[in-house]
Amino acid sequence: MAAEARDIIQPLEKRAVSYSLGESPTATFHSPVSNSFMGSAGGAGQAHRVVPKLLKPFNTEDIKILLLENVNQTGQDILKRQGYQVEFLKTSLPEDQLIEKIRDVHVIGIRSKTKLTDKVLREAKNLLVVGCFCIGTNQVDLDYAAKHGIAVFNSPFANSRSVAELVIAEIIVLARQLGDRSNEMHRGTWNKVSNKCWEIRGKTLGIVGYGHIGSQLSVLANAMGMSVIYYDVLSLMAIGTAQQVPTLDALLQEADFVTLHVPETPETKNMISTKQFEQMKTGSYLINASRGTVVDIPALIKAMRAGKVAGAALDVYPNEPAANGDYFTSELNHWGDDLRSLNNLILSPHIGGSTEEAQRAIGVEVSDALVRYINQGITLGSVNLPEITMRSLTLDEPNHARVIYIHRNVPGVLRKVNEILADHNVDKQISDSKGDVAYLMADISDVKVEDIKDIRDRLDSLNSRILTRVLY
Ligand SMILES: NC(=O)C1=CN([C@@H]2O[C@H](COP(=O)(O)OP(=O)(O)OC[C@H]3O[C@@H](n4cnc5c(N)ncnc54)[C@H](O)[C@@H]3O)[C@@H](O)[C@H]2O)C=CC1
Ligand SMILES: O=C(O)C(=O)COP(=O)(O)O
Repeated sequence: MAAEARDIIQPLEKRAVSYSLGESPTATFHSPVSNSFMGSAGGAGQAHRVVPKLLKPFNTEDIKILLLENVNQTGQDILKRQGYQVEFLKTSLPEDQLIEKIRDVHVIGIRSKTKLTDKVLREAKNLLVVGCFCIGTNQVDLDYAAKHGIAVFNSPFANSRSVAELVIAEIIVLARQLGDRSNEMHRGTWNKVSNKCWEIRGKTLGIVGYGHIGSQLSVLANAMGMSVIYYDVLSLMAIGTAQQVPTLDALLQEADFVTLHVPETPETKNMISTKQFEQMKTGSYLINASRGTVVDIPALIKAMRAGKVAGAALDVYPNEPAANGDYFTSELNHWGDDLRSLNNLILSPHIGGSTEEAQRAIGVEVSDALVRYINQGITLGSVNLPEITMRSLTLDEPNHARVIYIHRNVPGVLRKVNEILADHNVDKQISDSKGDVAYLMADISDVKVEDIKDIRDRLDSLNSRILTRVLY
């Protein structure tokens, strides 16, 4: 990937047009994250505040952003306020169209549907950064991205509560066969039954994956009188009266309701299959709002037909349609029609995180992270690069530049970089590594126009270079 193509800089003499938020004495921010990052004057929670004049490292109008999958308006607004060119699409794109579009952009914003594989990223010659406006990042080849200097950000917990609340609703709906009763009434049938309808009080909820969502759910389930057990690969602090169990089998044997909250990884693929259904109590329930690949769906259909599993709720599927209105059935998922014929099975279209609250919060959090990265090179919250943060450069600091050097994590790089920077005053320098990739950020002063190109060219000529950016 050509580093030059992504090295967006303006000559120093263009600084007059390079002011950022200081053009107006009062700028509006919605996020406390932004506020503290900008070193602003007001206290947290204030909508309007005076911010110091910041240097913008380039003409922000040059930055092209593609937002897919109906990213929330809050996120779009933050990006547009920076002056970036923002193209917004409601849906994801088929691979060929995605490849065509991604060639041109510096930033792409996606949700859980868009697959950024190595094949797609290879074409993304200008791409600086990916924003996943969701929790999961399994849809992005994070390793390929890091090794090619593309930062990836997500929103690690802004929709956790929404998912947990949906699961609580599903537990009660399954226990009372409410979906079936409602469907019958819609068809004009009155069918008043209590057979195999239960209270959830005193029942055991088994949570697989006790992270942000699993632990939030644990609190809610406890409050509703359920006992909670959980299984996780990590040893994690129990909340309330929950208890960790040592194996997945132990959880399956004891739980009345099993709910899955693990990420999509090679280890979690078909984590719940024939053997696991055999371990579950007869008449128990399964809920999957994690990723479609975690449950072996033909095995679930068998277990439900055999009466082993009394009900299930699925929010996620191995293949999900690209857009609202698309048909959900056999073409995408060959078992789609079988699923639809089962009783007490709730099917929802991947809406676990789809609430107004969650989508707004995600929009702000991810867009703020993108702005910080694009304008200042700050990687705080990145899921694939080392997390580096430094204060913002301001107009009170003329002849300063910020050097960002993403490089292979091999011995001797710092010595060579510092030889290149040696003619200038290095005000501050931070470097950190994550696996094979390292990220160095240095603020230097006494920089002249002609120095910038020289610094960049010399850094680019090092063998270790993945990507060089010089911001000023
Ligand atoms: N349906 C929806 O709309 C949404 C779905 N999700 C999905 O839910 C998943 C979980 O989300 P969070 O709780 O925020 O993630 P998290 O990262 O906070 O927690 C995941 C937990 O799973 C554990 N884990 C990982 N591999 C495991 C394994 N093989 N066996 C047992 N435990 C394992 C981890 O140690 C961690 O504690 C996300 O990765 C995403 O795929 C997230 C948000 C919305
Ligand atoms: O946050 C996640 O990981 C989710 O699964 C929600 O994805 P979505 O934003 O609805 O495509």
